[in-house]
Amino acid sequence: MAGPLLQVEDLRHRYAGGPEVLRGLSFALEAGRICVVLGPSGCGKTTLLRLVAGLMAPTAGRVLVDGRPPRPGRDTAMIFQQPRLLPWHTVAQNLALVLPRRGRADRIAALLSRVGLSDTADLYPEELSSGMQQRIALVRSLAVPAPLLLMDEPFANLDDAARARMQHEVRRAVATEPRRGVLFVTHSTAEAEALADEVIRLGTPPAGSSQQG
Ligand SMILES: Nc1ncnc2c1ncn2[C@@H]1O[C@H](COP(=O)(O)OP(=O)(O)OP(=O)(O)O)[C@@H](O)[C@H]1O
Repeated sequence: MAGPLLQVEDLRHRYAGGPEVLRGLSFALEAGRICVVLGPSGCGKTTLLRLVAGLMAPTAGRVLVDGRPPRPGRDTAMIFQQPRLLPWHTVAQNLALVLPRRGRADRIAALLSRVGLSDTADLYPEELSSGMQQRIALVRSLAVPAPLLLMDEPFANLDDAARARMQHEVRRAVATEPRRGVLFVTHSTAEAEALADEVIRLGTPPAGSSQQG
């Protein structure tokens, strides 16, 4: 499909009883690109991801993924700072949840090999370190057949070597799929430099300003 993978048009959001968090944010993301969203705590980065995922409606403006409003759970895959694996499932079962039945065992083996965790398939999340769980959560999100990956500080708790490896996997996921893009939230300018094709800075605008982004 032609056109940008993601279009955000004059997006505004105000939580009930709170201040306006997003104040007229517009940008477009082409397929094959990684857009890093930078900004201080509380500026609305996670709010932006929720709106782009279609998990809540904006106060004003609109989001289009492949030219239409995002369908929650279908057009986007999300990964958070915490791994959010299902504790009552093994690692392999957690990955199986997002994979088609056909070829599933081979896909699981390949995904685990990619993050150096081939020997963890039959373990439960609580038997892994938090960094290992996060690597599993990353390959799970990359395996979801959604065009847009929404990543909310996913590598904040990893050591430098693991973070570099995971950043490589994100770049690979974008390079190997014909129509895929990433919106990646971080506080870290170093991470933005390592990953970003483009950067959006959110922040508190000067008093009286009505624009953002
Ligand atoms: N469900 C909610 N109800 C009311 N206010 C909310 C809700 N979620 C977030 N907020 C407020 O909206 C603002 C933006 O929150 P958001 O989580 O989007 O910021 P953030 O940039 O992701 O912050 P951080 O970097 O700390 O995760 C904050 O002031 C927060 O308190």
